Amino acid sequence: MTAGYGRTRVLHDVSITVPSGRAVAVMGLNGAGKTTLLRVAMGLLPITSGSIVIDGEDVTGTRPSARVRRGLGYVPQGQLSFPTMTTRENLQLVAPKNAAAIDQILDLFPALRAVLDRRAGLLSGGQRQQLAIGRALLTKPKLLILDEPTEGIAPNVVAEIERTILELNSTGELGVLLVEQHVGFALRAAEHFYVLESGRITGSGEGGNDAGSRVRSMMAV
Ligand SMILES: Nc1ncnc2c1ncn2[C@@H]1O[C@H](COP(=O)(O)OP(=O)(O)OP(=O)(O)O)[C@@H](O)[C@H]1O
Repeated sequence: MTAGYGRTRVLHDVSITVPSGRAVAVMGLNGAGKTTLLRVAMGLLPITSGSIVIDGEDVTGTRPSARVRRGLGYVPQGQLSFPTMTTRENLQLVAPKNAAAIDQILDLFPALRAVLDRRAGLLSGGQRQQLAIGRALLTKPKLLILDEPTEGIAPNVVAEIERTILELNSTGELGVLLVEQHVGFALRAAEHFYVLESGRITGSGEGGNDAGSRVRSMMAV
């Protein structure tokens, strides 16, 4: 698949696969094209050649809303929620009149219970990230797509988010595709990784204890 902005090509013949229910990480430095890749997967940016396939069905050219219905849940970089709405309102917006589903999310991220009536814009980075992941989970995705979920978040909260995502992934019902610049979280979570450099896949491998050093040597950092 190839994609870019206007005449500028950003992704060159990139091909990645996330087997159903598995966790895959795409590692790359600043500007490698990670966010662009996820936007392409969600249908927020058209591709110029190639195809996007979900569960064997070609969804190239379909709108983001159709991909959400097909099972993609997207957590964009920067934990975007509606800042002037409360935590509760942000969750209700995705699952109106579904208190039970919202309760399940609050069980997954108990820290959100204490800030239900606080405006999202006033939450900490970690709480905002948990809210953003919670909102994506409320769409009942088969594949959760995360854009640098650890960026700007305190290490203890990163550990909590990691534990929750791994727990959900371990049921085999939720696949995970995440992009990261920092290797720790991504490689602990992922069974398979790709290295993206200047819009091209330059390496890939299985996760595992030594994956961090393998990725670092591939990324030359
Ligand atoms: N809206 C846009 N219009 C034009 N070029 C863009 C746009 N968004 C990103 N780019 C360019 O595309 C390339 C890849 O950017 P992208 O944000 O996908 O990288 P990234 O790997 O996610 O980086 P980061 O870690 O900084 O988020 C960069 O050269 C960037 O300048």
